[in-house]
Amino acid sequence: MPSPRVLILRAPGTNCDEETAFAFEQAGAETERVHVNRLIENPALKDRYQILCVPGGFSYGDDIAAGRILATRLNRHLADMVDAFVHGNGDRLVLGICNGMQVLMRLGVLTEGVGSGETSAATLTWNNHGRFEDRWVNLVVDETPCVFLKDIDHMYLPMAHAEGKFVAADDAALNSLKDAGRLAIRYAEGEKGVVQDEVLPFPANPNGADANVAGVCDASGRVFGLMPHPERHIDPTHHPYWTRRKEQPEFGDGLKMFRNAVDWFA
Ligand SMILES: NC(=O)CC[C@H](N)C(=O)O
Repeated sequence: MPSPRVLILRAPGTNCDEETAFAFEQAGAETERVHVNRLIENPALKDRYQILCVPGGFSYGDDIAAGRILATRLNRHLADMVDAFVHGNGDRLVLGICNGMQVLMRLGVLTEGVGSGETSAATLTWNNHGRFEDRWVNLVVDETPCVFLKDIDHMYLPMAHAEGKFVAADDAALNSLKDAGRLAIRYAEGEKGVVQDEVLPFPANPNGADANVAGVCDASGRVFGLMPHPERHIDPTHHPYWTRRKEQPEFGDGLKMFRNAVDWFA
C-alpha cells in the first residue's frame, strides 16, 4: 500500500505546518504544505490527497474570531473540496489541530447532524481566564469511533490557545455528541485521569470547556479536531521531564495519532 498523501493547508498566520508535516512523515505519510490561495486557483489539486490537515497557528491574525476567516474562505471558495474530504466516498480523513479545530468547528463539520441546524450545536470561545495559555495538559480518550485515537487511552500534550473553550448550545446537544462518542478526548486530572463530565477546576481543565472537552469527531470518526498539539510530542525528548526519566518510551504520545491515520489506509 503506498503512503497516504497529506494536504497540510496553509494560510497567512499558520505557524505549525512544518512540525505537523514532520509528524505525518515520521508516521510514514507523504506531505505537501499548500497555501489556501493555490487551492482556490486550482481546486483540482485536492484530488492528489487522502488526508486534509488544518494545522495550528493564527490564521488571518485570529481576526473576528480564531479560525473564522479561513473557514469562511473555505466555505465560499472550496466547499466542494471540504465536502470531498468530509463526505465523498467516506475514504478520506480530516484532522484539525488547534487553529485547525477552530476552523473545522466554524465549518460545522465536527458537530454535523446534531441540533436543529439553525444554530451550531457547539462552539469554541475564549478561555475562562481570558488569556492565551501555553503548557502541558493530561488528556483521556473516551469510548469513540475516532480513527485517530484508536488504541490510545491517555496522552500528555502541549496546549497553546486563547479561544479553546468548548461550549455546547445546550444539554441536548452535549448529550447527543457524548452518546455517539464524539466528545472523543477530554482534559483530565493527573496522568491516569478518567473521563469526567463535571467541569474540572483549573488547571486540569485549562479553559473551562463543557464536559472537559478537548477534541470532537464527526459521526464516522474520520473527521477529528483537537485543541492540544500532538505534533509537539512525537519524540520522547519533547517531554518536559525526559531527562529525569530512568527509561524512555520509544515515541512521544502524539505520534500514535499520526500512525493511526496512516494505518487506516493499509
Ligand atoms: N496554537 C494555535 O493554533 C493557536 C490557536 C488560536 N490562534 C488561539 O489562540 O486560540
